[in-house]
Amino acid sequence: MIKIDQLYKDFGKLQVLKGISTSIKEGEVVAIIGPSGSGKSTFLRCINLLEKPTTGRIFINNQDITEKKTNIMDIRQNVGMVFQHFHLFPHMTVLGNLIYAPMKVKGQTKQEAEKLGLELLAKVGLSDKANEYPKRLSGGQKQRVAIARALAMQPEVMLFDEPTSALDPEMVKEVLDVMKSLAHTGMTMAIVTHEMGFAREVADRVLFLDGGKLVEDAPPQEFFTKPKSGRARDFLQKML
Ligand SMILES: Nc1ncnc2c1ncn2[C@@H]1O[C@H](COP(=O)(O)OP(=O)(O)OP(=O)(O)O)[C@@H](O)[C@H]1O
Repeated sequence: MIKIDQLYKDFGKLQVLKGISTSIKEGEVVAIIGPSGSGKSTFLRCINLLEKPTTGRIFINNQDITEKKTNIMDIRQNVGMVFQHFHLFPHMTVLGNLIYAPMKVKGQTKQEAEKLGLELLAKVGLSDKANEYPKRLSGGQKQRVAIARALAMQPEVMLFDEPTSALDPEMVKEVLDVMKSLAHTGMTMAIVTHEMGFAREVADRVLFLDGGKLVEDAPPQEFFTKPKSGRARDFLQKML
């Protein structure tokens, strides 16, 4: 369970998050949507401390991760992240990408890490690419490797920051399909996305951010059919 309490984030004079409070239940799938610059990525990045909140508290399983004594590496192990631009290690094979952190951070043996790595590659439909280097993969394949790499740490929470935004249109579906297959399997997922169809179909809840504030927090059937705020109505009119 993630609890976010009065989260503020400033970059110098720019106030980006302005007092966001919400909670995400274990196993819940939450889509974070909103206009460009509304603070979605910053909000997501605060959840694994890629950005340090200016004020406010974030609890993961009742542990306040904003406390000084928090070990950031512990948080990153438990909270996986997938970025828009993949960030694969270019000099490692696909399987090498998957086994690196489990061996280095979790102390798994190469054999253990490879076994799990190969299972995860099968799960994302890339068993035949284990020994390939990232530069020989398509964007969609790279992103599926990035998802498998994050899963290899066996996190309880997965954060996705616009995972399909950098992809050619024909590759979007293959990545969304993998994400769909992960949803509602017990893992908590928070996804910043411009894919309204995905948010509508897969998410349990939609968080709509505007100007650094959480303007709506509702199940998709409610948000997409009866948005309460004018801002959300305007946004949906442009997006749908
Ligand atoms: N590291 C940073 N330093 C300074 N300003 C930043 C930093 N990261 C984000 N910002 C600013 O914070 C604001 C919110 O950015 P953020 O990326 O969180 O928005 P977003 O809703 O995810 O936007 P988009 O949909 O365009 O990706 C923007 O004005 C952005 O320029």
